[in-house]
Amino acid sequence: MKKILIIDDDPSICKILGKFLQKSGYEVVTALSGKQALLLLKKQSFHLVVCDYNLGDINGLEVLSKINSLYPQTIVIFISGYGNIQTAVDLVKEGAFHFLTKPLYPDIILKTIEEALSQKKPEKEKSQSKPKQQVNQDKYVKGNSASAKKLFKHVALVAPTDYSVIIHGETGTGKEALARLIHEQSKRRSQNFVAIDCGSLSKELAASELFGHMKGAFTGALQDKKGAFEIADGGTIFLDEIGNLSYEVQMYLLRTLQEKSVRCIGEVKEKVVDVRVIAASNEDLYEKVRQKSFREDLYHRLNEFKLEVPSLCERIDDLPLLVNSFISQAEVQLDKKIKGLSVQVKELFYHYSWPGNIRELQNVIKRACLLTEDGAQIEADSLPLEITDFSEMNKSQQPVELKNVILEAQKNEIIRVLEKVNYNKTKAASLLKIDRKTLYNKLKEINL
Ligand SMILES: Nc1ncnc2c1ncn2[C@@H]1O[C@H](COP(=O)(O)OP(=O)(O)OP(=O)(O)O)[C@@H](O)[C@H]1O
Repeated sequence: MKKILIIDDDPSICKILGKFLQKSGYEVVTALSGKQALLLLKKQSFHLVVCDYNLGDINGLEVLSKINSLYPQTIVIFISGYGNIQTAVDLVKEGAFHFLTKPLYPDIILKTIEEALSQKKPEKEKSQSKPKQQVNQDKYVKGNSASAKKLFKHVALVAPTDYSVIIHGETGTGKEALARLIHEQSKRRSQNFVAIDCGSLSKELAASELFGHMKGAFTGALQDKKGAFEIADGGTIFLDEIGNLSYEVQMYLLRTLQEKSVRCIGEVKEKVVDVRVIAASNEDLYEKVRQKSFREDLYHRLNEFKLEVPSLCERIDDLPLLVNSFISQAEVQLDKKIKGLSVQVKELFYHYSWPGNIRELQNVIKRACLLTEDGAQIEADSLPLEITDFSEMNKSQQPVELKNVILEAQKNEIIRVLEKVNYNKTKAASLLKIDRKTLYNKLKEINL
């Protein structure tokens, strides 16, 4: 019989849910506090734990990390009266199976438990741990093009230092992937790499995400939250689309970088942090400084070194390496063999403009591999229309040699006049204001 531990500081939930699960065929133990649960967990193991996130004494994340270290195979489902998406995301990242909001519906909780017990425990997301970084580096393509070589020469120089770096490049050129590579090549590699997408954070959320908050600091701050700077302590923080931060948050950020300490929202004390910052933008940050939407002092603080990531078209010589790498990845994911690109597809790839850069190439290959039969070659009919249409459009707009344009115009006019004068060459030459000999030469030149 599978053993379930229910942890909730509400006795009625423990009682009702416990009875229901017992009737459904499970052995149930209940705990009314986090501390009581930890004592129970020290003595016995459970197949599954249903845990209220807001326990009176310790918070759900602490319980989860304890379970993860004591019994990595135990599945944890969280329940909470507050449907906070960020909390749910954080818990799932830490390895929780699911996050259910109260009120609890018996059929839903039973279905979730059955589903959870029928599969293996989801692995804790390793985005900040070493194994994923190594996998990432395995798949990373440096390239041999002149622009890639120049970029990686600079990366090799700056990575081992503690310099702040600004990475500038079009969307999808691999700015975040490059920031991870810099972290992996630095002495901070065994510590956390924390990536924050400043472009998707609201003004209110940004400060709390970056610097953390204390319980009750503002409406909705239901528990203490560590900020990205604290999580990245000793490691690297990657601030993507930094140009989107509000002026006020830019000011906090500058202070954090200058003082090398962080103050949570609602906290009086500062905490010393040692974090390297890598910021990225696909806009020209200095232009934003000129337009007064980005603080000049912060810009100079971040700009200890700047890397320009080339667009895919600027490093088109790396296309075969990137394509091979993405095909290999798709082969593993789809469990099939792909025999590379047909000649036509290669042509199309070299002529396309790749506005979405490496990300677009990666997606195009993924899609094409899915559409291609096992053992076959990728053909043009498995490419998206924007690539095949782009080539058609370009063909019709191919520049024509100027002398041919002139010849074509002369040919048309000579034919028109000859038809008008019933192919009398003397009359035609006179109307065209050329002598007969010139007309004969022209007729020869235009194959008439
Ligand atoms: N050199 C590379 N080798 C292999 N894959 C790469 C490389 N560069 C980027 N990628 C892949 O391309 C995709 C886009 O990369 P990434 O997210 O780093 O781009 P970005 O410039 O940060 O994008 P955005 O501007 O939209 O934030 C990712 O899936 C990444 O793994």
